[in-house]
Amino acid sequence: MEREAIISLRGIRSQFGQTVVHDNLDLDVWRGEVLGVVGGSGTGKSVLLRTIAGLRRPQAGTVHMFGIDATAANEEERAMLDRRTGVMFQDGALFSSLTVRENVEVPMRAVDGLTPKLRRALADLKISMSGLPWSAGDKYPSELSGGMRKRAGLARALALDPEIVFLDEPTAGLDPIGASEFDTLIKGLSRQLGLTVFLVTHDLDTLHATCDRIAVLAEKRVLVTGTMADMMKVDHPWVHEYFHGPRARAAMVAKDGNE
Ligand SMILES: Nc1ncnc2c1ncn2[C@@H]1O[C@H](COP(=O)(O)OP(=O)(O)OP(=O)(O)O)[C@@H](O)[C@H]1O
Repeated sequence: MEREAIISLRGIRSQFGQTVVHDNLDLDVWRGEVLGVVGGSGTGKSVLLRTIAGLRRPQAGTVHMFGIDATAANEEERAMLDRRTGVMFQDGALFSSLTVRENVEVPMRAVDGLTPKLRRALADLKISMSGLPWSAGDKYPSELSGGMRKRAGLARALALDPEIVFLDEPTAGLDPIGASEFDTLIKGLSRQLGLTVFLVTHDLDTLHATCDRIAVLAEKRVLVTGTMADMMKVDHPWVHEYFHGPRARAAMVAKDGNE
């Protein structure tokens, strides 16, 4: 079957003052895949996520999403791209003065013709899909555990039935059981909804459990992409250490134990 590049980056340059974070970076993300982005601290994983999600403009290069040049999009096209994508930030980035349900309803307010009753019902559905109990809808973020806040952030990212979701370190700060449950949730949502998932992570267990493909950021670009098996054969020092180090071995043992 022909692969469709739902996201296509060419020649991306990201710069803050004199600091060049990305230089001539290319990447394709295939429709329906879970792509895990890894790299050393400060290699620009979050900046890349923000660039693709339209939250910052690259200094050079193009971002195509759904075949549209997002870097040249007019207001109408940008709104359409925003509707077809969802973003979940590390801490959930929820509004503290709103309940979980109200947070999930925020993106829906931009959609004409949704009555408050319908918004509420849709928000409850997303809350439930994200593995939260019904009762969580009436709670404020401060009343939730870190793991529940992440799920609430995911529910909000799913609010408009996106085709792509961006997840920034979804399992950071979760205990191993919570992290593993979140991995299962992401994989399940991707498979059931045909979602494309772009996730930034340091978590080797997440790479094993959820990702179809991995992209490694190093030397200001995407150094290599491929499956976990492909990564094991890469000779670059950082990539080798990351995928063969003691943590990698532990993650591999955990994965084999679960199969
Ligand atoms: N708004 C900003 N202003 C100035 N520099 C920034 C800004 N955002 C990011 N940077 C710089 O860009 C580089 C990449 O940051 P980014 O957060 O994308 O790294 P990362 O790979 O996600 O790191 P980590 O794994 O530690 O989260 C860093 O050197 C950071 O200081």
